[in-house]
Amino acid sequence: MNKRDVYLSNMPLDQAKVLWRNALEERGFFSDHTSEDIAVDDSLGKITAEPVFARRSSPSYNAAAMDGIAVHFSDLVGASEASPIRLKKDRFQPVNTGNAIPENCNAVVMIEDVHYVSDDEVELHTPAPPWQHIRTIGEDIVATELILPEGHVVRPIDQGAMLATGVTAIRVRRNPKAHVIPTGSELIQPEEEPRAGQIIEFNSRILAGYLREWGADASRGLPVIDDPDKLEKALVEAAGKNDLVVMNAGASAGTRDYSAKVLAKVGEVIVHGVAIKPGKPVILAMIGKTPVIGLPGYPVSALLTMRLFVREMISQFLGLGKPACDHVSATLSRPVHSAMGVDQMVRITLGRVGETLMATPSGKGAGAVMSLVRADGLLTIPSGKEGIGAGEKVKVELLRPQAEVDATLVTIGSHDNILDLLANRLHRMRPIVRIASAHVGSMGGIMAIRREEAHIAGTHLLDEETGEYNVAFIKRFLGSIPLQLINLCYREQGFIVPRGNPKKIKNFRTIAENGNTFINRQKGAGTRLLTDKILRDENIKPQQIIGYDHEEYTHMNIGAAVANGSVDTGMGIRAAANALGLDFVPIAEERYDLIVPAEHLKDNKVSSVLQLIRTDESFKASITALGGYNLRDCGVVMYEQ
Ligand SMILES: Nc1nc2c(c(=O)[nH]1)N[C@H]1C(S)=C(S)[C@@H](COP(=O)(O)OP(=O)(O)OC[C@H]3O[C@@H](n4cnc5c(N)ncnc54)[C@H](O)[C@@H]3O)O[C@H]1N2
Ligand code: MOO
Repeated sequence: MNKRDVYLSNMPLDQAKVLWRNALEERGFFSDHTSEDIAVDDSLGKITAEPVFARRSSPSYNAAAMDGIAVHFSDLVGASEASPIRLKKDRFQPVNTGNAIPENCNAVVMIEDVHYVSDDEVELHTPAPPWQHIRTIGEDIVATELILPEGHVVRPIDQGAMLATGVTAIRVRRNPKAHVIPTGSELIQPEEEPRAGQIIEFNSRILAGYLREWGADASRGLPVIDDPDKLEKALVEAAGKNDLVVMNAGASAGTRDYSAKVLAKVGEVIVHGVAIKPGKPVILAMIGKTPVIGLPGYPVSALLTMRLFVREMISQFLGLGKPACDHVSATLSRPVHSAMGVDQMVRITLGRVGETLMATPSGKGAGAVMSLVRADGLLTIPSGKEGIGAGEKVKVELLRPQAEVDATLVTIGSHDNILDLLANRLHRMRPIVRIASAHVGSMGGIMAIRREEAHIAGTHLLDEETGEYNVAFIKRFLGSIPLQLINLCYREQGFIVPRGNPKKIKNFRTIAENGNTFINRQKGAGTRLLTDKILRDENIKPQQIIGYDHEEYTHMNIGAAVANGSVDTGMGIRAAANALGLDFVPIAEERYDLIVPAEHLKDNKVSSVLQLIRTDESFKASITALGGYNLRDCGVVMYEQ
């Protein structure tokens, strides 16, 4: 096979959808499927293929609805406190709830209203209307009545209704059988230890999971290596046994990307390459009557593309029409750019701060699984637009329930490992509440408070003139906003170094002199300010530090760069070094505070956080265990305006 003549088109999404739909219709994908008979006991979540009618009435006999006595209503006409009526044994019969009503009775009097004069005689003080406290035949369902229409998703209550009327088996639509084939010679199983160039195979799990959620009976195959013959064999076999096949990776134009070629050999490629981002290299193909979707390898691309092309296929196979999705209107917090001519799907986190629902892009990389773990929704920028500006209203497709979105506490600013612990504790304390945090550095947090985008901002900015933390910056940038500055912790800042400090890093002077490689924090980060202050104090120029311009956004990312050996050191907090099993050379203690606008102090999510940091001793113990923290002022208001 010629290696590099893969042709990738750039077909507009609408056109690709039409071609795909036509191909599916031509091959009877939506109409040829069979149904199956199953026990009602096994029918939960299945879709009825035919209407279900009651076999028997329910109740099937006239039944007492209360404990008491069965009577004939005409015997009690005129009964009152003043002129009670007495009935002898032959005119009443004791009944319990559910008992059949005896012949010639037509009302029940509750036991509470029955006065026994003797074992054989009762006295009654009120009349009984006909059929009082009797569940008559068919009160609930009459035989032959429609219980469920065709195309109905069976719920537990529906199962009860069917069984109540003697229906024990029903005909349901068969779920489509879907098979996921992960491909790539670099793939290993999650239990294995990856070497450089090896990748843990997790996409098939994501894909099969969502296929099941959407209504397919999904199975997964073992990874197939990049060998056209092996791919061909796996594809043909899967296509023969399933209603649809999802193949993952090898979709684009690399030297070992064989998917499209193999599909063209054993079937027909309908579309290869769609003007969408992510997901451009997607392949829509047929092997005989079986649709095969070749998804790009990157997990985010794979899932979002599958949502776009496969979700609706399954829903329509099951006769359910287009899948329902909820949208909200939100305000975009920062501009998003998009290429003209491309439909772009943007992952969004949502947060209700005050009255406004803010939408913030949650990350970009097609390999960044966490960006989708964090995402609350998706924003599609249509192909005719070059982007959307900050402050514009956008329509966001929800990926989680709106109640959860509304209960999200938004923290933006400097990252500290305590925030992760806090998020976990808060969620445990109040399961509906989540913390969404964006780590954009201290200045980023201050600006987010100014733009009313965050409930809380974590900050540690040292003012060189006063030597005090945070207050000068608040006065300068947030002067007009009533707020409290609440201390979270003091923490040790220093050099994060590999175990044993092999390069004997002591201070910036030795780093400069020994030519050690350094990784910096981004401008506006409190740690960056501290770095720059120390360099000035020690009269060292940035150019003397190798890697000064190489920036990362969190302490943990600095730690990760040291841990994987790409740099000798970087500045960060001790907790980050500890978390990654690295060593630490302390150089300063700094104050880390939370800025909380006065209007959010009343918000119960915020007050839960304050209650946690002020009163929960076990929470404080878990912080101390991280190392490098001092909680002497934790929860104390350091400044107020
Ligand atoms: N010259 C071009 N290069 C690329 C193009 C292009 O149009 N021209 N498209 C880019 C785009 S967009 C994407 S998306 C990727 C998709 O490439 P492939 O579908 O060929 O995927 P692979 O290269 O085989 O894999 C990429 C990447 O995905 C991860 N992966 C794959 N399978 C799994 C799995 N089962 N579990 C977890 N992760 C998986 C892995 O990180 C791979 O490295 O191509 C661009 N290149
Ligand atoms: O557009 Mo590719 O599908 O993710 O990066």
